[in-house]
Amino acid sequence: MNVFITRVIPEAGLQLLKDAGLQVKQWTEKRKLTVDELIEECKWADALLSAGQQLGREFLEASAHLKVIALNSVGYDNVDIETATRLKIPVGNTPGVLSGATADTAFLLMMAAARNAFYMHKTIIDGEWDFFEPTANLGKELTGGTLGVFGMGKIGVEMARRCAGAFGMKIVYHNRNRNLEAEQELGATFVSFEELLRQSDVISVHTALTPETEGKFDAAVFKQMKSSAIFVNTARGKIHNEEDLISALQNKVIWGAGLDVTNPEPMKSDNPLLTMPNVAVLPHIGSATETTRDAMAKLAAGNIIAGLKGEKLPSPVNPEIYTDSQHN
Ligand SMILES: NC(=O)C1=CN([C@@H]2O[C@H](COP(=O)(O)OP(=O)(O)OC[C@H]3O[C@@H](n4cnc5c(N)ncnc54)[C@H](O)[C@@H]3O)[C@@H](O)[C@H]2O)C=CC1
Ligand SMILES: O=C(O)C(=O)CO
Repeated sequence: MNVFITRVIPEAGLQLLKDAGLQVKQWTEKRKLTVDELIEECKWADALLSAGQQLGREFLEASAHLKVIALNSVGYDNVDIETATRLKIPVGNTPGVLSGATADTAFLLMMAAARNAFYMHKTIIDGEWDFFEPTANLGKELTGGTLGVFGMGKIGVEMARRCAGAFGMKIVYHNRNRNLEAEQELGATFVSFEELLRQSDVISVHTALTPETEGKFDAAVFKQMKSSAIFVNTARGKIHNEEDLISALQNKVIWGAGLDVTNPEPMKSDNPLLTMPNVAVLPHIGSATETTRDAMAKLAAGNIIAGLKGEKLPSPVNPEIYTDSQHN
């Protein structure tokens, strides 16, 4: 059977597919496929392993023969899951294995924003490091401050662990449901969204992108945050309104920001956020460590292999397609 892969993936995942006797074709061009190209490539395939490709209704309906789609990500906001489910195509993702690495990135961005780190780095490159200035380049200390986690799921918990452990930060969170384990382990307190904005010195976003969270952090929300607060987003760029964020930073409505995700991606190189001292931006590298990317590729390969055997995926996004008892 044949597997089409939309990007080059780590050898660890590729080997699993080959060991299972599957024919594999990887897209090696440094650009995404168009919908038509993807439809064409998938005519040959029984399974698709997709990294960062938009999988909309047109593609899915033209590729209804696929026995499984495995995403090389935990986020599945770029896939029309409703259509995949209607067509009975199982979709798998990669939860858990990337939580630590992504939380590391959130922590890094929080620190970099708090200490103007990326901007300071650039001043050295620009030859502006001249003398020790006691009143210049001052950042914020986070020890003893309050971290507000929006979305206390797997990555949110890892971020809270780092902040509670490293800086003794108090943890407040807002989530769909209470996370009793996080409350017990970290002394985290569940608060309303408004209270999260009011209390937090740092707000770190860790929800999925959904119709509910899209555009959630806008001008009105930034206004409710502390003027000394740092906004961190490693989830999805569409969860904040970028124009409103720029304006909130320029007008000192909030103090700083750390972003691994932007809207659009890639961010244009003349974006004003890139020249603000208290802002740190990374090009969506949240899960980008060798260990984590290997684990993601292995999990994605596991989803493909199970799907091609007609078995329930190790990590299914739409388990509701399995209605018969054989998969229970
Ligand atoms: N920057 C990067 O490279 C990466 C980004 N991500 C993003 O991080 C997101 C979170 O990943 P996980 O922690 O694994 O997911 P998760 O499902 O474990 O956690 C998400 C949490 O958000 C909560 N939530 C969802 N909608 C909400 C709402 N409207 N209000 C309040 N809480 C809400 C859920 O109840 C859940 O507890 C992914 O969906 C993905 O978009 C994930 C990995 C890497
Ligand atoms: O897994 C995801 O959702 C990412 O954004 C990349 O790891």
